[in-house]
Amino acid sequence: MIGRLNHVAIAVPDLEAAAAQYRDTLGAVVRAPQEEPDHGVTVVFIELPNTKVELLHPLGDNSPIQGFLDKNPSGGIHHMCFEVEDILAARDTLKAQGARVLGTGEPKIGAHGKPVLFLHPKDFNGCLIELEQV
Ligand SMILES: C[C@@H](C(=O)O)C(=O)SCCNC(=O)CCNC(=O)[C@H](O)C(C)(C)COP(=O)(O)OP(=O)(O)OC[C@H]1O[C@@H](n2cnc3c(N)ncnc32)[C@H](O)[C@@H]1OP(=O)(O)O
Ligand SMILES: [Co+2]
Repeated sequence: MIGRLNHVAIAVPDLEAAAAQYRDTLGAVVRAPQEEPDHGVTVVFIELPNTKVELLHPLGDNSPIQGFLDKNPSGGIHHMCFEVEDILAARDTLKAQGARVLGTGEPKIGAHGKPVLFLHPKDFNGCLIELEQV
């Protein structure tokens, strides 16, 4: 069901500093910050040859990553995003196997303009999983 690794997301306390570190210290291609109010985050994508890193910082008062940053004040790996061909079929298969789909259960449009869903980290070995339909 899952295909390519679309991105690994890292929650960071200082988005500018983290972006500068990837650009200047690690020599990566770093995109401009993108506000995603529907997701409560600002993101910066780091383009690697085989995948992406998504730097995440809370946006607004009810960010879903605020609790994670409170527990991990210096930042940490927040989720992995796998590509799927049919997100509704993937969701229904996963739900039938007992996995918890977060939010309303309906896909939202993600940072790449494509439908995304999140699966509860406690159902996947402590790793929050994002699915993106490509
Ligand atoms: C723009 C888009 C895109 O790429 O297109 C994005 O990525 S948006 C990326 C941001 N959006 C999302 O993350 C949406 C889905 N996420 C959520 O709904 C939330 O973040 C939850 C995953 C439900 C966690 O929420 P919250 O931290 O408020 O809940 P909580 O404190 O009750 O946490 C329940 C337990 O899960 C753990 N926990 C929380 N976040 C975690 C994470 N990222 N990875 C692994 N474990 C995590 C907590 O430590 C706690 O464990 P213990 O009980 O053992 O202490
Ligand atoms: Co993501």
